[in-house]
Amino acid sequence: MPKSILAVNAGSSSVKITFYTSEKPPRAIADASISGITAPPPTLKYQLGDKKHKEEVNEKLTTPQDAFKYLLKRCLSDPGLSEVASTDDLEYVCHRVVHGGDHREAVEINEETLSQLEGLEDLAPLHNFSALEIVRLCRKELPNVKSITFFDSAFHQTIPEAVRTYPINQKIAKANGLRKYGFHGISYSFILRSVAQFLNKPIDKTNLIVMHIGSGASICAIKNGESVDTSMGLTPLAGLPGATRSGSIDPSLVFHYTNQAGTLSQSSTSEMHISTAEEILNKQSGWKALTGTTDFAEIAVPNPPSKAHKLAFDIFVDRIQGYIGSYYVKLDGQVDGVVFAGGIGEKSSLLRRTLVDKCQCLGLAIDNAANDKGPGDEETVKDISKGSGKGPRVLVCQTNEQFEMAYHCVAIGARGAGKS
Ligand SMILES: Nc1ncnc2c1ncn2[C@@H]1O[C@H](COP(=O)(O)OP(=O)(O)O)[C@@H](O)[C@H]1O
Ligand SMILES: CC(=O)OP(=O)(O)O
Ligand SMILES: [Mg+2]
Repeated sequence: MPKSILAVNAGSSSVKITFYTSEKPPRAIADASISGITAPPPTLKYQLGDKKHKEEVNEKLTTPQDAFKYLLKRCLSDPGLSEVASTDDLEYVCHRVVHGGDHREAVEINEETLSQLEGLEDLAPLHNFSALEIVRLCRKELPNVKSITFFDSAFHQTIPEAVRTYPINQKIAKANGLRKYGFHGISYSFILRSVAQFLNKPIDKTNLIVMHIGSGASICAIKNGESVDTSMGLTPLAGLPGATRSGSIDPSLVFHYTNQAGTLSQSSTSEMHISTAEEILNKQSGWKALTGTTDFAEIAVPNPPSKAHKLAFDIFVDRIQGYIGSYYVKLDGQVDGVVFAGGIGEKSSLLRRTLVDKCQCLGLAIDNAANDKGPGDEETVKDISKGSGKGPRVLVCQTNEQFEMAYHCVAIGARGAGKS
């Protein structure tokens, strides 16, 4: 029997793993996730075939590494998962790594590539450290399984120089790799292919404004199938606010917030250095700071429980509206679709309706019944637009970063691993 592929997606609040066959396209065999790592108790979701299961986890899982170990043990001990009875049945583990520096393609992990990626850890300590911890764990515990890393930043390598360059001393910028990288690119790549197929357009003629909005949120302008701008920057902090992130603020603000901005924060370890400024803006801001919850489902409700919840919702709408306007102009008004994706984009009909109402001047219009219903389980892309069909289509896409990695992994496997 051909061996299977395991895809691992360590996000800011969750770890999702999916086992796939190595067919073209790959077929999901089992899917498991732990969410609520930042807001315990953690919740396990497990799906094998049609059987779905959800439970609270009693063990303490405070890091993505703990969550990954728990998930792997849990899946491999399930007698129902006959295709993957042990790690010997796996050929590849695909890892989502948020920051890939200048990498344009996926990379097979060996001593040399791992140490090169470790050199990037300081650029995105909050994201890359956990992902690389899982890579290191897999190398130790699954030595015969090849690890391939896929980068969120790779999709955005097409962003033009004037968009990716910060107006600072260019010698220092080049020496320290200080530029806009952009993230959520594995997701944007899945969404672009799925939406182009849905619209029956060649990818290289497809123009979209795509929102990937979950615990971390970003938006991307895609012109002729390539990213031309995105809201995140050097790190995933820039742009839209998120569950615990401020998004873009005046950079001077943090020095007025605390006089400890440059010191190492308490969550730093000997291997991972996080400044107090990064800690405040990445982990102690966003919805959590405004309302006390990191769950946008408690904020995006018709009658918000407090003024602070309403304010958090209005801030998010305002920032997204600003980007939609800006990207519409950057795309010369030639926009095939405005796409909602990510946990919030896929599930919050209220956010979608509010935003589309605010963007009416661009010709966006929504069908309320289709919007309220949202996409069905098996529906990757759903059209929720209404009207003459003159303005851009309004679409919801159920993104799937694990599938995207497995899809490319099958192609890499076919042409020989390591030649990516
Ligand atoms: N019905 C809902 N309405 C609004 N937001 C929701 C709803 N369900 C889930 N969410 C939001 O989606 C987030 C998870 O999105 P996801 O993209 O999976 O996150 P991650 O950044 O961890 O990958 C949750 O934290 C929650 O805020
Ligand atoms: C890049 C990023 O913010 O990822 P996530 O939304 O999964 O935390
Ligand atoms: Mg995510």
